[in-house]
Amino acid sequence: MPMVEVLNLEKDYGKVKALKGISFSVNEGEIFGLIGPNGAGKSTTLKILSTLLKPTGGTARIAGHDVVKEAEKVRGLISYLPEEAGAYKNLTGYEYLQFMAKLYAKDEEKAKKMLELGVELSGLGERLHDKVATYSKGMARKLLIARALMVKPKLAILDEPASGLDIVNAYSIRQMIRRFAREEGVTFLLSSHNMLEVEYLCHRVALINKGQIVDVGTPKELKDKYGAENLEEVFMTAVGKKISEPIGGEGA
Ligand SMILES: Nc1ncnc2c1ncn2[C@@H]1O[C@H](COP(=O)(O)OP(=O)(O)OP(=O)(O)O)[C@@H](O)[C@H]1O
Repeated sequence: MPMVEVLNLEKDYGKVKALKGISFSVNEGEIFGLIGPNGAGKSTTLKILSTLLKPTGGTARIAGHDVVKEAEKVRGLISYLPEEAGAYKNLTGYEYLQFMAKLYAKDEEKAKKMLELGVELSGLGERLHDKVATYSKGMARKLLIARALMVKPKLAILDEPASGLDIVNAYSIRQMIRRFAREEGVTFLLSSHNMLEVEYLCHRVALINKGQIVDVGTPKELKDKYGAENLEEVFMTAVGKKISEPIGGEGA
């Protein structure tokens, strides 16, 4: 059974058709990237899979559970990092992780272990004892990624995980994602518009444009298929061939 199964998923925001019937699946243990330009429908897809938004058509399942009909069950399996995530700014980073560990863990011992892992993953050292309000964008991002991973979800849904991070921090986040996929068996579904980064990180990718999946495959398969040197070239060729309108979301 796939970890994620999306079938003919549609989402209309009033007149805007953000998703026009997309289908893809993600296998257990896979790092899967949803890539596409601004407004393509990436965040909408991830929000539906995280049970925060209801689709207007089609279905989506996580480990066999319907994201609408079995939303509670799905929430117990996933961790979701939104694109624009605010932490509790008046807490210190440490207090924030502690609060979340207590919320998620079943007992004190597990909460302690979770917190230790969160502290390590954040890489924030002494700054963890400063208020979140004083953090840079990148530091806040690292704190939130640590929070998402310390609970060791079955599926981590990360919207633009490296957004706002410098190359050193983006690199360490990618290493962390790989390590969690390999050692903890966590499945990752992430979005990015940084195609080169995704190429380096993901086992398979889906190219999304204007609410439609243009192609799916391993970076190598796609590069071979389009005779391209990198995913950026793949994307431009795939989109140019299949869609004659300008690249981007509805109205872009
Ligand atoms: N709450 C909303 N109300 C109306 N339209 C929306 C809403 N949220 C998203 N949209 C529209 O849906 C389309 C897809 O948006 P979405 O945020 O899913 O794209 P994205 O691929 O995540 O883009 P980005 O890379 O810029 O974050 C866009 O045309 C956007 O304007």
